[in-house]
Amino acid sequence: MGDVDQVIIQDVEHRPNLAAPQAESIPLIDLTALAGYSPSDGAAADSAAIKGLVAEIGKACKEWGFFTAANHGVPAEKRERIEREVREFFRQDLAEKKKVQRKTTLGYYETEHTKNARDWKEVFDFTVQEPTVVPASPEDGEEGVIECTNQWPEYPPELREACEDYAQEVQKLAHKLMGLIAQSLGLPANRFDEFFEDHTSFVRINHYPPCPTPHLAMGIGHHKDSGALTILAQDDVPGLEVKRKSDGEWILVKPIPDTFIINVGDVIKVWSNEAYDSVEHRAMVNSKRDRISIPFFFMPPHYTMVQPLEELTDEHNPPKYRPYNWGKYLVSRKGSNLKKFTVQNLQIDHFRI
Ligand SMILES: O=C(O)CCC(=O)C(=O)O
Ligand SMILES: [Fe+2]
Repeated sequence: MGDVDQVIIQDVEHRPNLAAPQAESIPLIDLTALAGYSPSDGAAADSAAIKGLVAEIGKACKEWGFFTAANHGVPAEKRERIEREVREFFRQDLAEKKKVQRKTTLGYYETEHTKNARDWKEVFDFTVQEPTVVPASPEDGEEGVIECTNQWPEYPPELREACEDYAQEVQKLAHKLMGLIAQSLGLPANRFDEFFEDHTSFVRINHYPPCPTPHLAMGIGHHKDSGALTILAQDDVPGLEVKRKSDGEWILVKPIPDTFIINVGDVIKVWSNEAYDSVEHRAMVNSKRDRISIPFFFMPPHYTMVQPLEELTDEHNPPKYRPYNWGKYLVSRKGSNLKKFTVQNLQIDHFRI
């Protein structure tokens, strides 16, 4: 990445506080009880251990929109393997990496913008369900769809298998977490299953190289995740910060080995009619060590109309959002991340009633 380009410099109010204190962090939740759990198995969902978890997760989603998950059931060796393989991939020359450069949505990319400042990072995206069908155009009324397929590099040769294996494991965890979240909202555990028979989920590998001016730049600028749920693996280098809901302070999420950071995205915010919030977060960089983070974005199929669930709204709590088409929204957001725009990209606030 090299030179410090003007486009990476964040506005003063968005620059990191590299000396932020680390007094409190997001809740840590032990998922051991999830081992035999399935949202479609009513008996398992009713056990005392699951009910305890449901209460913890509901509280974390309400108060933080984020939590750290330990004993989550994803085998450590699968996670170590994907981390090892992607490091090998990013170590290569730019020309090699560009052989799998993102054309429509998937592959390698090094100039992503979040909120119009360029992020100090390079990424590799792959989709989980192949092919993933999305609208060809973000415009309403244009009906065509396209099929997105992955672009795998030749080197390292095991990258593809490592990525695919990892995604399958994390996807199982995502289904279980959606079951717990449904229960925590007073819904049947399998309430969200119908939304994920098909899906547009993808995995992003973020690589943040050392940055000579970490006080001016961001690895990824402040943003909210637009999907339903994000399951993020981070390595041992700190960087992720979450905006604390109680006072708006940026809180560093300390890396804890073999845990995932889970956060609610905009889709759950809308489905729950704002019982749960999707919370702003960002990632700092540093001048010494590179950092890898791997978010799995769990997202419904493109034809889903996202709207507050009927069971969670009534005359006292009317829907706070107009329905929106998930695929159109996704395509519009992805398109605008690729370049610098003079206006902000599409946000769910656009659909707020
Ligand atoms: O690198 C991180 O810890 C956060 C990444 C992130 O928020 C994202 O890719 O959406
Ligand atoms: Fe994010």
